[in-house]
Order: sequence, then C-alpha cells, then structure tokens
Amino acid sequence: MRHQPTVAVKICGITKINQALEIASLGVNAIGIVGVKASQRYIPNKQRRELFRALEENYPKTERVWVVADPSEKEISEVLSGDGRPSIIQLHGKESMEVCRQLKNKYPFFQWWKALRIRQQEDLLIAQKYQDHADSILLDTWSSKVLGGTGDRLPLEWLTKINYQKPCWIAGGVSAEWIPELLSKVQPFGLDASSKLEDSPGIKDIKKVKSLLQAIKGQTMN
Ligand SMILES: O=C(O)c1ccccc1N[C@@H]1O[C@H](COP(=O)(O)O)[C@@H](O)[C@H]1O
Repeated sequence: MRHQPTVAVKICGITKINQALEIASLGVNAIGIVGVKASQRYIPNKQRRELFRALEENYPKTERVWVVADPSEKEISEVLSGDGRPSIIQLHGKESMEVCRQLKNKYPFFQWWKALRIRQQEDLLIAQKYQDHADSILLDTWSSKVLGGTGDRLPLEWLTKINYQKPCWIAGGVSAEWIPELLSKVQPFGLDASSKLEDSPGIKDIKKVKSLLQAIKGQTMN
C-alpha cells in the first residue's frame, strides 16, 4: 500500500444533519450516507438531499459519499442531478469492472469508488484488477447476512501484502482501539468507519468519532 504522512477518514452511515455537520467540523475527509434500502442506516431521497445540501453549504471541502449497491441507471441519473448531490459514489454491490468503467465515462465529474467485500485473501487480487476501473478501491469484510456495516475486521496479515496504485480505503470494524495495530502494519490511503462508532444503527457516538480521530493523529505523528 502507498505510504503517506496521514490517513484520510470517512465516517459512514450518517442519518442526521446535525451529526453530519458536527462530524464534518472535526475535519474528516468524507461523510457517507447509505442508499441501500435493506440497511438499517438507509435514508430516503429527501433526507439524503437535505443532508448533502447542508454539508455542501457548510463544509464544501468534505466529500459527500453515496453508498449504493447495484443501482439502476434511473436511480443514478436522479441522484446525480439536482440539489444535494453526492461528490462520490461508493459502489458496494456486485458491479462488474465494465459497469464501473461505463459509469465513470458517463459521469466523469463524480468520483467512483468500488467497494469489494473480501471473503478470502485471493479476493484481494480481484480488488486489484478493479483499480483500472475506479477512482478508489475500498476493502470491506464479507458477510452472508448484510452487504456492509458489519463491524467485522479484515485480517491484517492479508492487508500487509497489498500494493495498489489507486487510493485504497479500509473498512470493516474500524475504531480507535484498532488503530495502533492497524496503522503499525498497514498504510492505507484512508479508513472508513461506521458501526463501531454507533450508539444505535445510524446514530453515532461523537465521543467515539473523536477518539478515532485522536488515535489516528497520534499514530500518524509518531
Ligand atoms: O452500513 C451499512 O449499513 C451498509 C449497508 C450496505 C452497504 C454498505 C454499508 N456500509 C458500508 O460498510 C462499511 C462500514 O463497515 P463497519 O460498520 O465499519 O464495519 C463502510 O464501507 C460503509 O460504507
């Protein structure tokens, strides 16, 4: 993985405007909203637009990530037009490399991330191949029950060996306690955290968000 002096942070699964603004004020790089209807963190169109609009007005440098799985063409064209748009689309389903490539060609002014749910170490080679078709790669854990937001972590020994050219984000169970071990072994471009920072699905414990940011700062300044 690419070495860098610090690590970008995305906090995902936000459902409330006040939490989005408070977390953005802490200096995170990206805020994610889940657009997968089966998720406990799903928020519908109107709320998503309001939340992204508030973020864009108050924290224009904070990336606004829309997390979706196998979205239809109609859904994409609706979400990417009008007010309260995302700046990044995180494809968290079974999108093929060809679909990723076509979406980037059609909507080049948005960033397209491909999330890969890693079930076994060999899956990291598949993730590597997606690099040519996405702006960033996000590695998450695989679960038979849900598409994301599991709180489960990838084995670090799998991650130490990867060396991607594109920005690589690690997701799955990211929290303050894991940071010393994680960042001593792996230098990802970014970390994506959600369920381990929650009081309940979709509601973040701001103290846990602050602890995560402190832990990252402490580790990257050493
Ligand atoms: O968070 C969800 O509910 C979710 C649902 C469907 C697809 C993706 C989802 N979240 C993504 O999962 C990881 C966070 O995992 P964790 O909770 O920290 O273990 C992150 O990439 C979210 O964008």
